[in-house]
Amino acid sequence: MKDKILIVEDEFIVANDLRIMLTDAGYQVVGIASSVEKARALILAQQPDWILLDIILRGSLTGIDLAWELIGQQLPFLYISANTNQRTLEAVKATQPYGFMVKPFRDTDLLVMLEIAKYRRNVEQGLANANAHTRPASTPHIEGVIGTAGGLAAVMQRIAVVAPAETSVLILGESGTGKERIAHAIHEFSDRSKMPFVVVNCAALPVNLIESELFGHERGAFTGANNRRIGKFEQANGGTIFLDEIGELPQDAQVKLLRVLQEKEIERLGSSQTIKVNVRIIAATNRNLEREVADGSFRLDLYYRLNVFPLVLPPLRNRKEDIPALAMHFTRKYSVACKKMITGITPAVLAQLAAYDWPGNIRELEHLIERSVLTATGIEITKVELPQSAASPVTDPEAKPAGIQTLVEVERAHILSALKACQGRVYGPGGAAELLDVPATTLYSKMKRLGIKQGYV
Ligand SMILES: Nc1ncnc2c1ncn2[C@@H]1O[C@H](COP(=O)(O)OP(=O)(O)OP(=O)(O)O)[C@@H](O)[C@H]1O
Repeated sequence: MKDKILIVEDEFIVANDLRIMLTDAGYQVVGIASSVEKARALILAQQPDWILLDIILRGSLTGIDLAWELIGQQLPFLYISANTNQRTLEAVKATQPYGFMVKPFRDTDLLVMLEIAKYRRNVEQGLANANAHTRPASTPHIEGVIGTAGGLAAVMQRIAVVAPAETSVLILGESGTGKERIAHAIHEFSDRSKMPFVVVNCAALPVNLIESELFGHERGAFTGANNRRIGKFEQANGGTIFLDEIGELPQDAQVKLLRVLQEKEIERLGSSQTIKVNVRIIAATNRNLEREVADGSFRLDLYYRLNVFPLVLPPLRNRKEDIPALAMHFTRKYSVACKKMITGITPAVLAQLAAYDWPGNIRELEHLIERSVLTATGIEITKVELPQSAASPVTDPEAKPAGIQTLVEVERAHILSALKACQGRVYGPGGAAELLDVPATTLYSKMKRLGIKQGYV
């Protein structure tokens, strides 16, 4: 089957030439987008296999911004750009593209780059499949929800499975792992997306008000009930209700919730009339519900009803692969909100973020980036203020910035390339010792120390 390619390029003539050339070479060009917004729509509609990305595009977002979203969706991309200044290249490198072609280029150069990229992608996917036989090839894109390979990607695939169904979902995870965001995503992905999404935080309500909040009350139902009140279930009719901190629900309310799940009907407090409701329930908790069932504070029958499709959100410390994409997502979000032009995060800061344990999970990361965007003076985030106990690259020798080699690694690579240039010859005219301008004995001892055998290259 032909590989589908989306061209993201704002110069129409360049894009059109590319289209003709790629079509002639046997690719299927599924669209040309001149801005990130148009690219997003085409990606959703056409599901391309590859994206060719120009950097400067129409609108405020660049190809690099889109690249970070593509990482979240596990979509492979290559840059085609005339922009080669050092800062841009640093930002490009951080997105780990499958290739970069400087404009203008020859057709054959681009086709070769694509061939190599396809080969690399196949090898990587082969490895990924060998590691996880059941993992489907691609992850659904949910606007504003970041989850990269090895990170939240598996959860995202489960979301795609459950969202269109009517099933109740139970989301489990520590505070700040994104339970509410994911519940919203399930709603957005369902047939109910045009109907209300109603959030109830069961922990934030006084116990005596929970039932009236959820199911409503008639005037005079209890002291102080001066008017009829429509409860959250009625407000959510046709849509989804998200019951956060479900473990906090008192026993009486649990019985009534069970009834909604079984009979799909409610009664307002102070009324004996039943009202039919059509509401999908998504519940969440950061507690261990099984333990609550065991000690009798949570009803077993309700637990079974809710636990039809559990989704466990891993803590951020267990999915550090997601940190760079999340951090960039929040950087973009807050630089727009603060009307600043922050386009990146330095590798040293990314390393610091990776070394930290994130007890407050994504919410903590979001707040940190928000503060850092506010205080940043240049176009990059160059420092972050993590809590004192956090490991920093300065104090933690393990945490070296991504992409920075140690001196030993550099020395080893340098010697190897010199040996290669001299076809493995060390000693004498045209040998690596002469090339490196060191005595041959010195080079031999360095090779021994670095584990480089003669004839290695
Ligand atoms: N995968 C994600 N991608 C991008 N942003 C996310 C993601 N998950 C969560 N967020 C953001 O992180 C913040 C915290 O998420 P959320 O409120 O959903 O967490 P929670 O688990 O419901 O927390 P709590 O248990 O304290 O209620 C929100 O601003 C949310 O938009």
